[in-house]
Amino acid sequence: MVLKQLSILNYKNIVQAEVDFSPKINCFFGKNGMGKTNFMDAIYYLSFCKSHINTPDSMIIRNNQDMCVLQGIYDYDGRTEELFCGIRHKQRKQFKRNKKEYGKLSEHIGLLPLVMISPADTELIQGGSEERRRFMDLIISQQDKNYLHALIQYNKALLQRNTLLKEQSRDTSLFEALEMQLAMYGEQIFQKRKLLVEKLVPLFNQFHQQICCSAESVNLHYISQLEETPLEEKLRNTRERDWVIGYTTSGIHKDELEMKLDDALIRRVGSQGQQKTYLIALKLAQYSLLAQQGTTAPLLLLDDIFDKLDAERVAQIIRLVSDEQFGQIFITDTNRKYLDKILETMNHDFALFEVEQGCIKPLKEA
Ligand SMILES: Nc1ncnc2c1ncn2[C@@H]1O[C@H](COP(=O)(O)OP(=O)(O)OP(=O)(O)O)[C@@H](O)[C@H]1O
Repeated sequence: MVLKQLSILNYKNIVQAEVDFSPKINCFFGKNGMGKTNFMDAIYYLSFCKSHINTPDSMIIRNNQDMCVLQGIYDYDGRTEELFCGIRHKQRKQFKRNKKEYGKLSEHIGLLPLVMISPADTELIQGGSEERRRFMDLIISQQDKNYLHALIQYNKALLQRNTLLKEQSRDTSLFEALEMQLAMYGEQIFQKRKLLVEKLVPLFNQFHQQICCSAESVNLHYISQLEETPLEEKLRNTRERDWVIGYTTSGIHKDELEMKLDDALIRRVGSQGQQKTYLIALKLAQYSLLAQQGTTAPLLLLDDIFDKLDAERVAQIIRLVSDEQFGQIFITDTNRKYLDKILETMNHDFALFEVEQGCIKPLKEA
């Protein structure tokens, strides 16, 4: 899949833009705070109906403006897809595919597969376990509508059980009914997360090795209480303890995706460059999996990823992503010279843009 053209009106600091892209490599350079990330975020928005960093819609509209519009024209392996998104303050956002408005935004998720690697991803390593569960959920739900449904139902039942616990309820039949629900949906989620990590691990190891040439040994491990005991039994056994504590202590909401460098957690022992390498390998594995399971090559957005990496690792990453298996790529950096160097080394079709005060200026068009 290729994003051929993107039109923007009032997206964060971008006043207006109409940009045609190269089907392979698109580079954007500009000083800090000029709008490079905002531009990438606009592309992300059209795939996920939300901002990459979860900015509320009210803050996406450019300051002092009433509305923001995004329009993307995609070549979906020969078929044209036109996406329109209109956001107004205090109104339901409009999201249209080929001029037809979606009933539910969830119908759109997965249509335009995309992987973005950005500085915000450090949260995946540094943040709490909910960040890593969200990472797994995002990948699976792009491919599997039933997963999102199971997740919503699980969270509903969890909220209800936690309310009962807070109210110090002793209504056994209610607890049993909710635990049955939690077990049913929890088991589905557990199996799908487990399968995802099984598929991700070999890809992750391969990319990691390619980037750092075997200089480091890394691990990715899915940890769940459901591995040991079926959830319904576990919930029954911990009901008394949960009643004292006031919330549900067992379930897939306690799952962890453990990330290790040698035998220690990478967030504790990894240098910034090692953590970045880990994240990039993980995200490229996500890309590869999405590409294998889907019907089209996802878009790859690399926002300011080269900072803190040594020249060898940067060269390896560039070599990797210019490979055929990666489709259309968008790269940002603060340094033009740096991007020129990248472009010199490849014999692909590319476009180069300068981003200045929210304006996107083409310097070399595809
Ligand atoms: N709703 C908004 N209206 C106007 N400007 C906004 C809005 N939201 C964010 N901005 C501005 O966008 C700018 C940040 O742009 P962005 O994050 O895209 O920069 P960047 O070019 O990626 O910079 P860096 O190289 O530092 O990462 C900030 O100056 C911020 O004030």
